[in-house]
Amino acid sequence: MSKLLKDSNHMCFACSPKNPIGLKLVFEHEGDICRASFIAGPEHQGWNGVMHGGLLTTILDEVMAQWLWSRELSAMTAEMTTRFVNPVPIGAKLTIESRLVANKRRLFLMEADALLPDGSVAAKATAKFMPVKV
Ligand SMILES: CCCCCCCCCCCCCC(=O)SCCNC(=O)CCNC(=O)[C@H](O)C(C)(C)COP(=O)(O)OP(=O)(O)OC[C@H]1O[C@@H](n2cnc3c(N)ncnc32)[C@H](O)[C@@H]1OP(=O)(O)O
Repeated sequence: MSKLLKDSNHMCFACSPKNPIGLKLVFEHEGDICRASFIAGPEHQGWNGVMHGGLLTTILDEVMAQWLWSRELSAMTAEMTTRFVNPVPIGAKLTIESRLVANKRRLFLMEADALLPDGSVAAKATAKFMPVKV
């Protein structure tokens, strides 16, 4: 087992339950999907009443990374694009889902969607992840 896996002081901003200012995301896996949910509070806004896009990108990134991590694939984000489709209101429950699109040589091509409570798309991301030794 890797040192990182055993590290109980892991302080990932997005997923560690120990990070006092972290997002404390929790993940579930269903078939080929990794899923998390998040409700932005007033401290997470950019424009008044709207979740900050950088934070939304962080969550999309994390849910893609966790898809790989849950399969014991340690990989870092090498490139990522986010399309912000609709604003995310503060207090709305977001569902974020990721999946693998392709594995080309050393690159894992991933995609993720952030969905609003009515099922409409708030944001879509694509990313390339590259394996790293941990
Ligand atoms: C206890 C609980 C623990 C929980 C843990 C939770 C874990 C999850 C946490 C999740 C946290 C959230 C996630 C985060 O926040 S991850 C943090 C953000 N990401 C990083 O910090 C990554 C920084 N970058 C690097 O470290 C390196 O550049 C990497 C590792 C990515 C590659 O450096 P490496 O030295 O390995 O490779 P290379 O540069 O020799 O290139 C090799 C080949 O690849 C090609 N290439 C490179 N880039 C790209 C690209 N973008 N598109 C297409 N191709 C690309 C390149 O041309 C070359 O091709 P060729 O010339 O061979 O043909």
